[in-house]
Amino acid sequence: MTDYRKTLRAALSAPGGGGEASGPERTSFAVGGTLPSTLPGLQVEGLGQVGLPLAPAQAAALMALCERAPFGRGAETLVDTSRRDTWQLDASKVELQNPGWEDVVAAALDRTRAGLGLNPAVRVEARLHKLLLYEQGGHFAPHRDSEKEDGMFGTLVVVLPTWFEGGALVVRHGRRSERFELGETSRFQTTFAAFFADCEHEVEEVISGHRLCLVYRLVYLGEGTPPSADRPASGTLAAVRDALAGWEADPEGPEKLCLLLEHRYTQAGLTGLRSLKGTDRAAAELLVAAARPAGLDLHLAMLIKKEIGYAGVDDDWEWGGRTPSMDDICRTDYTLSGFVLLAGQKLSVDCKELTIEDEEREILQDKEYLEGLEESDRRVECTGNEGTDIELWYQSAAVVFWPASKCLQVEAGSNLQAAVSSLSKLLAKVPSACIVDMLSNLASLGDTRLVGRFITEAMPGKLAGRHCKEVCAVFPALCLKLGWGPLQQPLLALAAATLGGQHGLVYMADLLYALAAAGEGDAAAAPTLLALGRAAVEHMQADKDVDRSYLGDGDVEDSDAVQERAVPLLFAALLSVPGSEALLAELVQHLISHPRYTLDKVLLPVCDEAPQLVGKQAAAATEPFRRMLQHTLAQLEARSAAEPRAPANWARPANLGCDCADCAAAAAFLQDPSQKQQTFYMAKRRRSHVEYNIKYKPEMADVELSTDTSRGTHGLVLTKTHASYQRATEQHASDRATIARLRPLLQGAGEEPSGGRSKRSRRQ
Ligand SMILES: O=C(O)CCC(=O)C(=O)O
Ligand SMILES: [Fe+2]
Repeated sequence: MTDYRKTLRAALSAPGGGGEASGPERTSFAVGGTLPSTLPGLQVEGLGQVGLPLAPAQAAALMALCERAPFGRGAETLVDTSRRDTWQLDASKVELQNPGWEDVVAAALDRTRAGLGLNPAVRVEARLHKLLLYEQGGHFAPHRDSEKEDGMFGTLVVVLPTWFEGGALVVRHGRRSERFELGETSRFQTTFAAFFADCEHEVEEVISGHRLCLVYRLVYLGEGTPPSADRPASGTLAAVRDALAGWEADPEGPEKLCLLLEHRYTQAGLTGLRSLKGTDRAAAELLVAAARPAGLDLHLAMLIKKEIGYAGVDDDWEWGGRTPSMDDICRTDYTLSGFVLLAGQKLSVDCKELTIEDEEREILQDKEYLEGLEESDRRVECTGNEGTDIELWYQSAAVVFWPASKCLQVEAGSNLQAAVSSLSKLLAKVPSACIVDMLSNLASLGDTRLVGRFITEAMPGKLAGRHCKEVCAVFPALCLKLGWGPLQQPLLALAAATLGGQHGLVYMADLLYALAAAGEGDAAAAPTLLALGRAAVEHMQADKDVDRSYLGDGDVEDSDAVQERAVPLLFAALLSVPGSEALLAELVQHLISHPRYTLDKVLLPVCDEAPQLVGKQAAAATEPFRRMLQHTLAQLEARSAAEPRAPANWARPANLGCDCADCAAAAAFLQDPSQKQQTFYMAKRRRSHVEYNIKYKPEMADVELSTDTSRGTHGLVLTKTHASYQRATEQHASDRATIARLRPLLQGAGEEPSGGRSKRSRRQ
């Protein structure tokens, strides 16, 4: 056993028995209950023996010896009966003569130790401080006890048998409070309550009778800081945290750990921390406290131990009567179910059960403890000639926990389905490379349904809003390995989820292209590819295209880039799929009837790139591609019909869209057929104004702007050029060249198919 397990076991397990059969409820900041009915043998200086239960006459005599208990406020100590109405007697005036009383205090101390979750190894002592007497109306307002000596960490109140009503002690810690109705049994019983000094507490008004109690200081005799409500087990919290860290760092360590609870609980009764009793609660609270910084997922659960056995017909085992011997048991299973979250992250909805693979490592208690579990049910079935099946059930509530970092392993260890679900939650944060690994690993398991769920449920979350080329590239191999058919639905679900998002169309086009390349020549691939293609085309037809959905107004460049990239790839992919003509025809129709698919950015690239997979000849033999070519060629012809002509003079378009004097002067210059250059000297603000009205207008492309800084006042220099004519000439030449390149395709003179194929490498 590794050290961290030992530490955890010591810190979390209950301290040894102590003969408190029906122990009272205990918490980690306050504890209380009934004590053995031994009397203390109370002797008071000046009064002698005090009989218990206290008789009214003796109560009066005792009170006469007492002083009013003061109430501390800041550094002062004063009597203020509105805050504290109690009579007190110093310990020096009190003697407890019954030697057996020590055992009573020791019992109270044991239970205090357990209830407050103190480390059993640490010595604590109860030292008598005062005797208190409350008469009717007596009370003590909420306060905290001051440290009356070094090491004092709490208070133990022992209420002696004397009848009273009211006078409950209420102890609070944070938002929690515990109420001890010590009066209920006060006529004949001795009761106690103990709490940490840092807990606020009060004594409610005594309604009638006398409340007589001994107040003890609880003193810590160990080293270091004394325990407090916030450090329930004196150094144990730190030890638990260290142990948890050690466990998390141990690559060989178990994925989860279970602490079996001491008390018996039903599944329905296991509702949370408050449903736990005594030390169980202390242990769970300690873990919850440790969970916060450590990142621990913590649940309550029911552990079922199932022994499965078989007695053959030859064995003369009499079923139904005795418990089958261990010889009959051939398998023992441990499962956990009915999880109730205490801290950290919930198990995924699918994960209803976890299996304990190795109880010796995963359960903190030892083997004997497990063997000592009480049988909770049995199933014995005689299967006639074949013998007898035996199933014995044992159950125990448990705290199950694991470092948050191991959550996935825990779920995956027991239930792959569940792991997939919880993965989707995490996936958005995981680098793409991990997803690729994950997919490949799932694929190597050969579980197609699982891969399908991963793609359907987990991937969209990952892909939403971004395009991951690496992730895209993993699918072809997946389809080749697991078959196209089973992956069709998951891929369609992925398409539906991604198409709506940013770059969705680019992603789909890339995906389809990669898939088409892998499925080339495989008839089984066609239905999947066509279905995906249809999803993409319908998305375009529905005009939900990326540009409007995510780009701000006017940010057209980006949208073009998306189309430029996506459409040719989509086209190329579909072109290679047998039976895609109808779909392609729809795509072509869509492209040529929407002006936003421009000649240069979409139509031409489509014509150029579409034959990538099938080669130019094959492409040109496809009707939709021919139509695309024809349309594109027609547009090219129209654009290049007229030879560009050089401007006859220096007159240029001159609409600046402003009629201020400066713009008017600039316009006059622009219209002037004879003047090539002019400089306008004026203040910067005016120069900028004119500059702005020229610079961003496409029709002013033939005006160059510069600044003359050679004089005191700078000048805006406007120079007319032939830039647009030059550009038009270049465009014209390029259009003619393109026509010359594309036209032969229509006439059936494409290049070799292999030439087309070799281009594929460009995209991969
Ligand atoms: O009387 C009690 O139960 C508690 C008394 C108390 O809080 C004190 O003496 O500080
Ligand atoms: Fe107090």
